[in-house]
Amino acid sequence: MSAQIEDLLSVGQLIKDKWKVIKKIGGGGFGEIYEGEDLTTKERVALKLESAKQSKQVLKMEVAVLKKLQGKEHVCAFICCGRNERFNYVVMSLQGKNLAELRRSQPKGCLTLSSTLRISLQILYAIEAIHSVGFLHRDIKPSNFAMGILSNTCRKVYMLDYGLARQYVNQYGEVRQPRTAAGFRGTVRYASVNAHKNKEMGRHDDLWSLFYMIVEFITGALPWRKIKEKEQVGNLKEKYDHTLFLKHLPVEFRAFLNHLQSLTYTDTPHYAALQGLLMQCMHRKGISDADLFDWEKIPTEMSTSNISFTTQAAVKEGDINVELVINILYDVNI
Ligand SMILES: Nc1ncnc2c1ncn2[C@@H]1O[C@H](COP(=O)(O)OP(=O)(O)OP(=O)(O)O)[C@@H](O)[C@H]1O
Repeated sequence: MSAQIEDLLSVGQLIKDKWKVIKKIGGGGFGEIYEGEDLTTKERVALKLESAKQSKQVLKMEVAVLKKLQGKEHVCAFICCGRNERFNYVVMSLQGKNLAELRRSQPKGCLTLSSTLRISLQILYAIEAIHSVGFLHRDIKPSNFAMGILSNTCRKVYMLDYGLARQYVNQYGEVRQPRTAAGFRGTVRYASVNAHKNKEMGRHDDLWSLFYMIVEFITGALPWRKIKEKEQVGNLKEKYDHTLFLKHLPVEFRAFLNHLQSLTYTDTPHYAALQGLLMQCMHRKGISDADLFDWEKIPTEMSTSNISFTTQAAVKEGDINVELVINILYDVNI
């Protein structure tokens, strides 16, 4: 039996006499997330905490990358950070529901092509932005993207969680030499074949994870959704004929997949070409930015009756953060 781990904060508690804890919104792999309120401005904020005792400290990386990304679109505003004897914390702008929750809330657990293309385009810009400041995200997955919460941000996608980020360039801006073996980082369901093989991850690996996200948004599931074991998922992905996905995707994704398959560690992805493919597809299908997102539509009678049990269950089990599991099992620093 595992001991009940106490929350680092409780509702009503103050941080730095400035931010009041409103409610807990998540207990992620490496910490806790709370909604808070700035007592002076009444602005709603997100408070992300990690225990000072935790063996794997990731908040330092989170703060470093978040600061580097300030001023870019699709990035939360950095407000403050600090530490005390119990925890490290970062205060940032609060966002809304993440894309994993939004997909699951849809009938059959799928998004329409219209919503998928428009959010994927924004995610591509976000990935390009983090790469442009010299970092890889290394945990691209639906729960690491959220829609804004304000009237002027609720149609914008925000990238979250830089705890597993890694600098891929040296001080001269050159791509670092790849290590011969690197530990697995990321989340099994969305990890690239490269990541499964413990190869040094590059910019293309973040894009592979986006590709898997797109397939899941459109079809509601990935072929390895029910497999828990990391090695087994890796083997299946390696053997899997990825062109089979193209049956479910618009023709533009042939070129998208071809480009991903052509990339190696050192290559700079052609972000503009990938963005152009998504835009071309939107244009061809008559999709407009003004269209409603799936979650903005008023639900019809049908909407909840068709959700398959297996899809819902699969969603839960796929979101395993391997690093967390390994940390719990062996208490090792990866
Ligand atoms: N700024 C924010 N505003 C609103 N919600 C947030 C914010 N940051 C994170 N969250 C929510 O908390 C969840 C976990 O956050 P995050 O991924 O940063 O933490 P984590 O500990 O690394 O979790 P995981 O291991 O699941 O990736 C997110 O999926 C998101 O729903």
